[in-house]
Amino acid sequence: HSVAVLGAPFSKGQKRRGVEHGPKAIRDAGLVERLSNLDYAVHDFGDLTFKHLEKDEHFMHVPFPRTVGRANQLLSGAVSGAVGAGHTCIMLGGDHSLAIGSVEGHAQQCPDLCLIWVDAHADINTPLTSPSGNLHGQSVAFLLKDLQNKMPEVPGFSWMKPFLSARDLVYIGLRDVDPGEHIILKTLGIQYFSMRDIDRMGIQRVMEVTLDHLLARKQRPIHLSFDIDAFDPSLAPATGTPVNGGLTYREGIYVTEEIHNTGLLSVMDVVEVNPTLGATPEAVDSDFSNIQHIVIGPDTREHQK
Ligand SMILES: N[C@](CCCC[B-](O)(O)O)(CCN1CCCCC1)C(=O)O
Ligand SMILES: [Mn+2]
Ligand SMILES: [Mn+2]
Ligand SMILES: [Mn+2]
Repeated sequence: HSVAVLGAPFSKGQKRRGVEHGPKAIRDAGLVERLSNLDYAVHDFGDLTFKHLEKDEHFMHVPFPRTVGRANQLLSGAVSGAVGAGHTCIMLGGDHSLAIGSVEGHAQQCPDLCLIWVDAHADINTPLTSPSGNLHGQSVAFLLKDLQNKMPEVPGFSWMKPFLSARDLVYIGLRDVDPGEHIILKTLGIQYFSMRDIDRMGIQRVMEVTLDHLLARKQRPIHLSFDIDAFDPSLAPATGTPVNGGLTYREGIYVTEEIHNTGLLSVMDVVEVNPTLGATPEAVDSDFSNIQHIVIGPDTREHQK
C-alpha cells in the first residue's frame, strides 16, 4: 500500500531554534528512497508552510498559542486528507506540539483510533501545571476528553475539541514526568510503561501488554507518536530535551516492528529532531540513519522468512 510523507517544519511549541529543520534532515538522510526500496508507493506531500502570526501574546506563561494553534489546524487538514486518500501517513516534525493537529486530523478519518506515545516525557501538562509553558509538553492534554474540565480556553485552539479517551492511550519510554503530569496519569488511570517498567518487564512483554490493552476488544487504527528523545541520548543527541537512560536501538526497533506487524499502523509522527543540537556531523548522520531504520523497520523481506 501507499505511504504519504508530510513535512511540518515547525518549532514554536518550544523555545529552541533548529527543530524546524527536522523534516529536511530526515529527508536528506534518505527516508523517501528507503521507503521506495521497500516497494511502498511513496507520495511526498512536501513541507507545510506555517505563518508566524504577528500579534500572538502569551496566554498565561504559554508562548505563541495562536501560532501553534493555527499550525495544528493546518496540519490537521493535511493529515486528514492524506489518511482519507488511503495513505499511511508519516508526519515529520518539528516539535511535539504538532501531535495535536496530527492526531486530531487522523481522528477525523478514524474516530476509533488508539494512540501509542513513545517519549521520555508524558507531554500531558495543562497550561496550569506546565513548568515551562511550552506547548510541546502539553499536546496530550489538548486531546483528552477526560481533561476537558481541567483545560482553560487557550487562544488559537477554538477550531478543535478533545476527542480521545484516556483508555485509548499508552505511553512507552517515560523517564522525565513532571509532578502535575504524574497526578494526571494516576488520576486518569492512563496505561504507561516507564523505562523502569521496561527494565523490569522487558520490551517484549511491554509490547504484548500495550497491544492487548489497545486492541483486545477490537482491532483499530494505530497512531504512533514517536518523539526521538525516547531514545538514549547516546543514540539520538540531536533533540531539544534529552534525558539519560533511554531506549536502546534494539528496543526502538522492537517497538516499531511489533506495531508494523499488527498491520494497523495508520499515522506515525517522527518529532523533535533538531539537527542543530548536541551532535557532531557524524553523530547527526548516524542519528538519522538510525531513525530511518527504526521508522521504516529493517528490510521487510527479513520478516518473510
Ligand atoms: N515536561 C517538560 C518537558 C516537555 C518536553 C516535550 B517533548 O516531550 O515533546 O520533548 C519539562 C521537563 N522538565 C521541567 C523541569 C526541569 C527538567 C525538565 C515541559 O516543559 O512540560
Ligand atoms: Mn514529546
Ligand atoms: Mn520528549
Ligand atoms: Mn524533546
